[in-house]
Amino acid sequence: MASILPASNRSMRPDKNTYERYTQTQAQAQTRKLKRKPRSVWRWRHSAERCLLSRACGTRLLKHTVAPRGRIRKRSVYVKNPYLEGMDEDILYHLDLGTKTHNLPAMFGDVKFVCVGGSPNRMKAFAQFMHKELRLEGDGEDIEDICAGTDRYCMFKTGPVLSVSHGMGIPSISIMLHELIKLLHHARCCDVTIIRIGTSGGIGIAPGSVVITDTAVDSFFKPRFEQVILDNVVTRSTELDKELANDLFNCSREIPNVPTLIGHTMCTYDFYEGQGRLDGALCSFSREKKLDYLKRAYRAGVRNIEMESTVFAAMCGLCGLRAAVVCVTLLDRLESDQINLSHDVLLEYQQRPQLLISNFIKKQLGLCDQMS
Ligand SMILES: O=P(O)(O)O[C@H]1O[C@H](CO)[C@@H](O)[C@H]1O
Ligand SMILES: O=c1cc[nH]c(=O)[nH]1
Repeated sequence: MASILPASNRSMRPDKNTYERYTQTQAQAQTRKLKRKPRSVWRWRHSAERCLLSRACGTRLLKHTVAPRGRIRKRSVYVKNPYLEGMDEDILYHLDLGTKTHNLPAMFGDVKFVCVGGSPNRMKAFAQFMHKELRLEGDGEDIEDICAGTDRYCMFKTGPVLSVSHGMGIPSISIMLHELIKLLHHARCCDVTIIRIGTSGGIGIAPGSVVITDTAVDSFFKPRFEQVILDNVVTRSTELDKELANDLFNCSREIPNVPTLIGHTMCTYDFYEGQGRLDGALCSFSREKKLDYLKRAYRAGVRNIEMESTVFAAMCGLCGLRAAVVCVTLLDRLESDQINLSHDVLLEYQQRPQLLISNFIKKQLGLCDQMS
């Protein structure tokens, strides 16, 4: 995997102030560009974190692509909505944030990694874990939920890493992504990598395996996301970043005792009948039909099933975010439908994608050698 550090820097001791200067100038420039002074400014308590991170990191945070003639080309977060430009204010209602009430560039301008997952507790635990892994100031136990004003989603920030919950299913993650992507856009973030860290049902693989998605497919095993817009069905591509998936897979080789593979992930609209389960309140098919369906899915390359990956891939792809889906499997659906893992095992399984992603982020930040 390519390091984000320039080759000449990799073996050197990090420059203490480079990242600090970089982020401060970036935040100042972004703040100046804000048209109006925000009414209330979120208490930005991350300057100390930035300091510590910069000490450990000492360089630019991300892997820029080099444009012809040696210019550095940054990858912006795009919104594809001509109406947004003309809006005086944008209220991100479900996140309890807004362009007039919050200084979004100052709060989020340095975000480089966004990790999302269904459960608020998991995303809080991930933020606390990243806090420790990045060796930021304090123990991270008192980390604040930036979206505490709403109980729809939660959001935590640790250095350049944002951890956000999205609830269950396509409609829930879709609403969160609309507002998150606008947030990254208003904050003028660039070169952002977004990763869904979730749980799933495996097909033909051992429970506890981690699946890195190469392609998200729908219930017909097709790489597409169909969205009803007005009264039309609009089909969008569910391509994910192949290079990122491979980088993550290479990173996983360094983590012992966690079987990890790359495969297709099937995204459904339901946990029970929609995933061929026989144990829902309704079941309209036989055991044989269920197994036939899951085996056909396996032959089509599907290795796990969850409920958000297609819309996640479609929206992130359209908006210029490098995106990946990394889910642990809780059971083998060819064997059973019920999830009967003990609390401890469930917790340990859920930590597997987190461990992989934290290693990946540390590598991207050039922190691994200095910290391990
Ligand atoms: O583990 P998370 O991220 O919640 O995702 C999976 O778990 C939920 C079902 O239990 C669905 O949302 C599915 O996609
Ligand atoms: O079987 C499973 C397990 C977790 N999440 C799902 O969507 N399905």
